[in-house]
Amino acid sequence: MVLNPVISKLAGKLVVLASASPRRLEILRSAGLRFEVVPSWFKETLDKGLFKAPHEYAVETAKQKALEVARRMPFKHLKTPDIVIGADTIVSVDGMILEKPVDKHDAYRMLSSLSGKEHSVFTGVAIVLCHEKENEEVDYQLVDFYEETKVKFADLSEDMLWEYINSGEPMDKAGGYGIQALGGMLVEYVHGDFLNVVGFPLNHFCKQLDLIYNFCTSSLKSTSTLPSRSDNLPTSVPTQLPSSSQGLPSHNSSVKREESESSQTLVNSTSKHTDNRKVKLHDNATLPSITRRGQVTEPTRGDLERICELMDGFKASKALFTASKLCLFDLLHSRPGLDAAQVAQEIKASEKGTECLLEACPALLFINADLATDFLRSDAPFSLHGYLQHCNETMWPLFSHLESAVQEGTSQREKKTSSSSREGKLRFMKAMHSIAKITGKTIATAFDLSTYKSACDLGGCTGALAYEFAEAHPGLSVTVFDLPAVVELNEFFHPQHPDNRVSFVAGDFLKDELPKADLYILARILHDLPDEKVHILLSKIADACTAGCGLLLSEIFLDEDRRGPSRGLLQALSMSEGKQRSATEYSLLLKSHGFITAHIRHTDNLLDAMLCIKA
Ligand SMILES: C[S@@+](CC[C@H](N)C(=O)[O-])C[C@H]1O[C@@H](n2cnc3c(N)ncnc32)[C@H](O)[C@@H]1O
Repeated sequence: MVLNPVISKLAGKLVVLASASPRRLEILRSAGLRFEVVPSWFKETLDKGLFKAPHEYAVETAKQKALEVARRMPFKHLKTPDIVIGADTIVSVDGMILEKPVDKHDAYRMLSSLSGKEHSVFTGVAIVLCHEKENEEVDYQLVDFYEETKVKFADLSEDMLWEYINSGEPMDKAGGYGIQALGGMLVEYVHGDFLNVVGFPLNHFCKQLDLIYNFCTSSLKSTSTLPSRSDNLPTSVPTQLPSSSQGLPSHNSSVKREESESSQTLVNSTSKHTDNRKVKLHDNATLPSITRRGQVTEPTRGDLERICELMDGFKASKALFTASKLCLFDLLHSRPGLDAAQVAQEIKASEKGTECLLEACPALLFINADLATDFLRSDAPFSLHGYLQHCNETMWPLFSHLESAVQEGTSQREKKTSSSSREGKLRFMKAMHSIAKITGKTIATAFDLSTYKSACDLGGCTGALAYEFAEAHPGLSVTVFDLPAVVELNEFFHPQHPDNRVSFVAGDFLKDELPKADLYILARILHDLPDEKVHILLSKIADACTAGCGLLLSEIFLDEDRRGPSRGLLQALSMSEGKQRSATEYSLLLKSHGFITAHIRHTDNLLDAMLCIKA
């Protein structure tokens, strides 16, 4: 196997990873693979009892994840990937099923069952190759395989077990350990591919790519009718490519799911991180390369489609904003079946313009789909209407100055129309509210917060996040602290049955005394502030905290190599004073104010989160 030629075969192809696991991302990116991340919506509910061996279960889950994305993308993303990669990691021990620990005692039960014993880690991998046919049908070919690694835990003393449990690391991980972090200290030996235990068997994957692209593409299993979700039982697994996986032993032990896919733990970052960061930030070699290294070749249809999609992206955005502003989604939802002329009459627009909008706006292709119903209607529980209006009224003019902002390095915000009016404030609040409603529950439930009794959401805006925290944590009272002009408008956003554990206090978090709390929340605040204000705010929080107090940060965490996610990178273009950071950068920043990072959670729900503890 020669690695680079295999990876380079994928250059110019739309490769998609159907997983949000940051570790898988890291492993594949380090190998030089360029890909998009589209987390699978496949619900991992396969009946484990139906599988003869644990690896079959992992492979089937990986396959369903990859197929779900391959099936969804042409419709929801309006593009057909060339390759979709799915993966699923499971652990099998002594026929026991270990789930995610529900509390410290459960973690103790699991870890003590692993103590002094060998267990197997299996990763099932599925590679779906998609070929668009002339009649626009898609032909799918599937390759799957698995890798097994044996891991032996040392005999764990009670002290060691409890110290590890008290570090908090086991709590969000099935089986209760992460080999790439503190959990590595529990491991006596690893037989096999270490990266497989981390989450992705890179070596085996490259061998399979080599097989696919250099030897036996024609012998791949091919089907233009994708298996449906109900086809996911082992009996329906299609014949696989002859692969090296067939020589691997299978075990009849029970399985447990590795549920910590989207979480990682960073413990007490050391100066090593600081050094890495300096190198990273100043070393041009780490910047993404956009220069072609090989020979110029004919562009493929896929290449041109992707470039056109980018060129036309602004038209699609504006069409979506316009449709949203004209409340088209509300109308089409409440009165389905109207023709263009009737729609035009209802929205008081020209017939020709309405017809064009209905035909052209790619988003409108979804008018009958759940997507429009769930997110685009103005009265939907998770409506993005407020955010779309903010994009239209504020972000759109702001981005029209991008060229001069890049040339001059000046703030674009100075050039946008003022949003200091009441109307502008309400619009901004609606935008914040809509995102907070969508992401709030994920953030509120990202960590075990049962030890905290009072929280203060600094810059908590409409209180949308605070209500999610109150709902998720029955013992928690939450104070929303925001500027007076914002607090006085919060009545527009009260839920139907407001929880009286949520209260609002007006003030300036850079100047005024902060409300007392044992947990402070900073959601979407730091990225927008210049460094000096970040330090003022963090110093004030640190002063208000006693040892053990928590600081929960929620932001988009950039990938450590700053190559994604694109939402974070694009948002940075509109930020005049602040900056986007990776999880490690946030962690180091908070550490400089005495906060030790206990948990980091990368979510696939718009914002990520980090829980830090005051030392
Ligand atoms: C980007 S919004 C984030 C809102 C909310 N945390 C969320 O994630 O939905 C920033 C919030 O910080 C508030 N804010 C900005 N500067 C502030 C200050 N000096 N004191 C208090 N709040 C402030 C703004 O009014 C706004 O509500």
